[in-house]
Amino acid sequence: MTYMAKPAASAALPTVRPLLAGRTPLIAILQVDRVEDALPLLEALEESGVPAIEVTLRTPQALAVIETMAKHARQAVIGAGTLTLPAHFAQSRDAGARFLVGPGFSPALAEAAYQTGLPFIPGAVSPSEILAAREHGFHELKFFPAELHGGPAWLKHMEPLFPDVVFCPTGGVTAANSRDFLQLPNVFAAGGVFMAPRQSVLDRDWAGIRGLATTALKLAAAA
Ligand SMILES: O=C(O)C(=O)C[C@H](O)[C@H](O)COP(=O)(O)O
Repeated sequence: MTYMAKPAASAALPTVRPLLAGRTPLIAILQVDRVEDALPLLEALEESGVPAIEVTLRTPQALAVIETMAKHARQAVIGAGTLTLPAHFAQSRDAGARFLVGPGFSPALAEAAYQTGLPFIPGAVSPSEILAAREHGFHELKFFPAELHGGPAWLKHMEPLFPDVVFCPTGGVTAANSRDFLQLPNVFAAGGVFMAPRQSVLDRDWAGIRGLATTALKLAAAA
């Protein structure tokens, strides 16, 4: 039988769950346009108790932002998001990211992920996509955009079919609905821009971001 699968020689990659252990598992997803915002933003999110920060590779400054945050983070784990090209993997690792996230899955991305040795969460929104990712050794998947693809109801349908797969929904997750996701047994984390919206970062509204993140974590912890 010759199907493309996890290269036999590769050891299983580490997973993201241990990085979140004991914390309320919300991931702040960021789009940062200025490197000089990295430190005050990190400080606001860490003070709020955010356990993980995903800096999306959507701005030219993203890798420099990851580098700055990764050097200074004390309580939050810094990862990279929007990985859609194999080259993004080594770039993110070299910048100091400790976990990697992508909106989708492909065998080429899987191979690049194995070469970094870092946890990678690829995206899936259908049983076939879950199968493809799982066949390559990925059991922590991103469910994106969660709101558009059925939200908690979709996750409930997947659970009996894939008891060995857990999800991080993003895309339409908010402070108000995060607990609907986090209560599900096949959800290990939830993420979104709601704790640090791009405009708040552009406005350097660190107090506002601190407030949003603190409230979000409080609501999520009630899950
Ligand atoms: O960049 C990626 O790889 C993504 O998949 C995008 C993020 O997960 C969403 O931007 C989060 O969704 P919102 O919080 O509704 O904006």
